[in-house]
Amino acid sequence: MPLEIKKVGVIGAGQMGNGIAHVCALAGYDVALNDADPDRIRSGLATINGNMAKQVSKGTVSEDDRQQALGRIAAADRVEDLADCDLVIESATEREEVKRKIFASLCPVVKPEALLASNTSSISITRLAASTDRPERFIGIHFMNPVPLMELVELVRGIATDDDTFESSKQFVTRLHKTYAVAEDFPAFIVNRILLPMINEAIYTLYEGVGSVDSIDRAMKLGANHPMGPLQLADFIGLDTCLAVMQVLHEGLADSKYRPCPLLVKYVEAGWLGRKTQRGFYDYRGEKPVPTR
Ligand SMILES: CC(=O)CC(=O)SCCNC(=O)CCNC(=O)[C@H](O)C(C)(C)COP(=O)(O)OP(=O)(O)OC[C@H]1O[C@@H](n2cnc3c(N)ncnc32)[C@H](O)[C@@H]1OP(=O)(O)O
Ligand SMILES: NC(=O)C1=CN([C@@H]2O[C@H](COP(=O)(O)OP(=O)(O)OC[C@H]3O[C@@H](n4cnc5c(N)ncnc54)[C@H](OP(=O)(O)O)[C@@H]3O)[C@@H](O)[C@H]2O)C=CC1
Repeated sequence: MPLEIKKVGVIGAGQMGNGIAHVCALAGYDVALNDADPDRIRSGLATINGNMAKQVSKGTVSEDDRQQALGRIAAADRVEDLADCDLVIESATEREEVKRKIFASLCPVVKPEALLASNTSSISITRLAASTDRPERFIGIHFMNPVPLMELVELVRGIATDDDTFESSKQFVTRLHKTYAVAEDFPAFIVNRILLPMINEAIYTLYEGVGSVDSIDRAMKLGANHPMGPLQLADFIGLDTCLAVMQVLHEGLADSKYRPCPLLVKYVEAGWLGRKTQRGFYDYRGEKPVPTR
């Protein structure tokens, strides 16, 4: 029987984690938001508050629903505070060892029937599941950024994921008013298998001097009708995450066409990770974003 989900735990209160908590609370789930850094939980809660206020001012959410949703989200300073969750979605930094450590500390505290999920952009669900005590109740639930605005969620079954877990996850995504696409468990699944090589190619285009940041983004926005230029989108996703996904593709598929662009590596090494650090292919510290090349 599929599990009835009432309370959702979210680990990682960064841009994705706060978005996931946001849509879960609006859909009526109780939410516990955890992060390694308690200050991140507070800033995540403030971001959710602000993003819901935007929705109220646009008329897509009522003030009453906003207040109720905010009341459903609790800060979980310790992993132990997730003990009574029916589903825990891990959305921490895109590094396999970080995620494995999180699941190692989570498994002993959550009830045995609880479902575990990862919002990973690229890492093997089968491998993450195998590091837990319940591979059959483990699944990839991959949201898109920005979570409150994007309709798609990828569902990724690991080799051991059972039918009840898959069914519960489908019901969960549907209750969030999102649409799912089912992806097989191969590096970066569907969206990022296609999107990230395009972004990486845009960075090569910059690296080889074919165009400036401005020209590349303008070309793809106006020439291919993309809502954001690829470099603007890379900054939006986070250059650390973009590099991590390209590394998973490169290693997992052993094909040189996925080689991360050295310029992407350089930006990450500089700590210029995009919007979240105020600098990436654009500098966001002034009034308007200014290209950094
Ligand atoms: C890396 C991975 O693993 C997978 C991924 O997620 S890949 C990334 C996938 N995402 C994309 O490709 C996004 C591409 N960009 C877009 O689709 C669009 O630019 C967008 C949806 C982000 C914004 O669309 P837009 O038409 O430019 O709308 P825009 O007017 O900027 O924003 C709409 C409103 O939503 C608001 N908004 C933005 N983020 C928000 C959020 N998180 N919550 C609530 N509201 C939000 C904006 O503030 C704006 O409100 P105002 O009009 O009052 O300012
Ligand atoms: N950015 C995107 O567009 C998308 C990202 N994803 C995936 O979502 C996940 C999160 O990405 P995103 O939100 O962008 O990243 P962020 O960097 O915004 O957030 C990650 C958060 O996880 C925290 N964290 C790190 N280690 C731990 C830990 N051990 N326990 C709890 N929290 C921890 C980080 O804290 P600190 O900063 O202190 O290290 C940070 O607050 C990644 O797996 C990413 O691939 C999926 C879809 C889209």
